[in-house]
Amino acid sequence: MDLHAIQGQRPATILQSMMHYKVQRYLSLMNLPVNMNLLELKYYCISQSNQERQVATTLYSLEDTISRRKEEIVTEGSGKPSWTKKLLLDNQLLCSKIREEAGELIETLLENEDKSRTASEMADLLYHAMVLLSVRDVKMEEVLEVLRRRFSQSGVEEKASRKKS
Ligand SMILES: N=c1c2ncn([C@@H]3O[C@H](COP(=O)(O)OP(=O)(O)OP(=O)(O)O)[C@@H](O)[C@H]3O)c2ncn1[C@@H]1O[C@H](COP(=O)(O)O)[C@@H](O)[C@H]1O
Repeated sequence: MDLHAIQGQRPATILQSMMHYKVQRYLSLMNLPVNMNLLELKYYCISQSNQERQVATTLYSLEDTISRRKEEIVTEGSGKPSWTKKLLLDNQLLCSKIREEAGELIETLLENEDKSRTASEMADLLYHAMVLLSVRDVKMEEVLEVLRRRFSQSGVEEKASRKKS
């Protein structure tokens, strides 16, 4: 902010300049267009938080379904057929499916397959990996927490710091 420019200005004008400066800084930090007006910014924030809520709801509902299947194994035995139960009961099968799904995801890149195939293979891998989390009693929130902690550090910096210690 140019301090010379505000010298001799009325407090209200200075406050307005400061607000404008803060909004511009926020927009540039968020990589948003600097000419975005406040109404557009408001709708952007609302749609972002809806999207975040949808991501969390999807992951947590799937986690919930998997843990219900785990409980069903105890309460109902084999009960009604379920792929999740099969995986929960057989570590070999689970590990081989995770490897297979990771391989299929990689193939979509190497073979330059349709984007929808990449999304579908990633969904398969994510689901199977989440069953492994359940077997290990690791909550999705613990994984997300690890990712959030890494936000402040680049992967290259993190690797370099590991080599020093
Ligand atoms: N998200 C999934 C999910 N993704 C994949 N799969 C199953 O994983 C299995 C293996 O997937 P593949 O694509 O490898 O199937 P495949 O038959 O080996 O096919 P190929 O690739 O070999 O041709 C299939 O039976 C899929 O249906 C899933 N099974 C279950 N879920 C979720 O878990 C919930 C509970 O499912 P059940 O435990 O089966 O009731 C479901 O409602 C879903 O929300």
